[in-house]
Amino acid sequence: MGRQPLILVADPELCKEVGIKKFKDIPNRSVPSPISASPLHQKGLFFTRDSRWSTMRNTILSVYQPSHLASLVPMMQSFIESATENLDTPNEDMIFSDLSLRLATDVIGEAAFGVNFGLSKPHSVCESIKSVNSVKNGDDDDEVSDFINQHIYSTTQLKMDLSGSFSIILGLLAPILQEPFRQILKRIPGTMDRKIESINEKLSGRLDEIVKRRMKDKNRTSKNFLSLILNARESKLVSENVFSPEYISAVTYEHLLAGSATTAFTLSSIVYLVAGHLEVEKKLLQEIDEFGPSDKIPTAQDLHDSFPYLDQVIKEAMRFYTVSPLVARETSNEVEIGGYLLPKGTWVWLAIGVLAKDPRNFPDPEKFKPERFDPKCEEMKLRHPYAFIPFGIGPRACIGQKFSLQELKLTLIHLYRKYVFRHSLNMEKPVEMEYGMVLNFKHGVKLRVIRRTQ
Ligand code: HEM
Repeated sequence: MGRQPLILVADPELCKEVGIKKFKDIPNRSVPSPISASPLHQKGLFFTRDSRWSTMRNTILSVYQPSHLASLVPMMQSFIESATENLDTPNEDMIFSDLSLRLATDVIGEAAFGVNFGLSKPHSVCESIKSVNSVKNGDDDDEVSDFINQHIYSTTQLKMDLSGSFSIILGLLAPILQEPFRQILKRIPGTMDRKIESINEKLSGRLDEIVKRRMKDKNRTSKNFLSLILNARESKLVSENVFSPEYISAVTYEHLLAGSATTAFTLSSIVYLVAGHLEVEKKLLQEIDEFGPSDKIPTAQDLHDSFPYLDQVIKEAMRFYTVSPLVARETSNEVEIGGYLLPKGTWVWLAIGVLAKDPRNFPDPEKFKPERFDPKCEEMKLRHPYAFIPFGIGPRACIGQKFSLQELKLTLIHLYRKYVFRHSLNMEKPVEMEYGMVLNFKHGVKLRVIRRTQ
C-alpha cells in the first residue's frame, strides 16, 4: 500500500494466529492515513495503542456488564416502537436504510451520551429524513441535527480509497510528507483538508462542551456510557490521565460512530435478504409468533434463549454482507505468521469478508441459507471455529457485539410482529454496494411494507 508493507490474511487458522496466539506481538491496529489526520478519531479505543488501550478497554468493559445491557431493553424498545409506527403507506416505497440509520443513531446517542437526538419520532419523520440527507446539501438545521450532519459528514469523509483529501493520498505514497502538507493545505480555502479540519474542530468543540457539562452535573445517573466513565474516573477506579476530557470525548464519540452505521447496515441487510426469501420469512414469523402475544416484550434472557432461528438469520445475513470486511492490525515486533517472518511495523489485515465467502467453510457461499448456522447441522460441525468472525477476533474484538445483537433482535421481533416487507420495483437488481469505512447500500434499501393481519 504505497510504501507500506501490507499482508492480507484470508485463512481462519492464520487469523487465529494473528488475533489470538500472537496477540502480544500484534496488539495494535494499523492507523490509515485518514485517521492520522484526525486526533478525534485517534483517541478512541479503536486506534489507541499498547498499555493505554488495555487500561481503557478494561474500564470500558466494566461498564458493559450484562446487567447494564439488560437494563437498556426498555430504552431500545421505546425508540424501536416510535420509529416503526405506521410504516405501511399504500403504494409508496419506504427507504428502509434511512429508518435503520435514524433508529441506530438514536439508540446509540441515548446509550452513549444520554442525549435524545429525536430522529425516530414518528411525527418528525420528514424532518429527520431531511436531517439525515441534508449532509449532502450542507443544510443547517437545529443544533441536534446539525451535530448529526457533521458526524455523518466526518464519517463519510474517512474513505480508504483515493477520493479523499490530497494529504490522505500523499500519506499513502510518502507518509513523512503528510503532516507538513496537511498543515499547509488546511489553511487554503476550498481544499478537502480545510473542510475536514473545520468539521472536526466543530465536532470536538461540541463534544467537549457535552463532556464538561456532564462533569459538572452532580446528579448524573449511571444510565449512559459517558456518565459511567465519568463516575469511574471520579471514584478513582481509573487514573484521570487515562481518561482525560479529550479521551472521554473521543471514546464517547467513537461509540456513536462505531454503533450507528454498522448496526444500521446490518438491520437493513437482514430485512432486505428476508424479503427476498419467503421460506426464511415463514419460519421466522412462526418462531416470533410462538413467543407470545405481541405486547410481550422479550427480556435480555429471552433474546438469548428463545429465538434460535432468528440467531441463524442474523448470522447468515452478516456472513452474506460483511459490514466490516477488513480488520486492520500492525506488528509491534518481528513475528512469524504461517511460516513467514514479518518485520516490525508490517500491516496485517484480516480479510474477514473473504473468509465468509470461502466455499471450504460455506458450501454454495452465494446462497442465503440461515440453516447453515443450525448448531446441529453437519456444515456447522465441519466448519473451522474462526471462519465466521464478523465482530473480529481475540482481545481486540468488537466491544459492542452484545449491544448491537440485542438491538437487532429487539427491532426484528417488533418489526415482524407487525409487518412483512417486499422489494420495491425501484430497487436495483443486483443490489449495488459501496465501501467507505464500512459497507453500505449505494442507493439505499427500498421496500414495500405490508401490515400483517393478526
Ligand atoms: C453489527 C454491528 C457491528 C459490527 C459488525 C462491528 C464490527 C467490528 C469489528 C470487525 C471490529 C474490529 C475487531 C477486531 O479488530 O478484531 C470492531 C471493533 C470495535 N467496535 Fe464494533 N461492530 C459493530 C457494532 C458496534 C457497536 C454497537 C459499538 C459500540 C457500542 C462498537 C464499538 C466498537 C469498538 C469500540 C471497537 C474497537 C475495539 C478495540 O479496539 O478494542 N461496535 N467492531
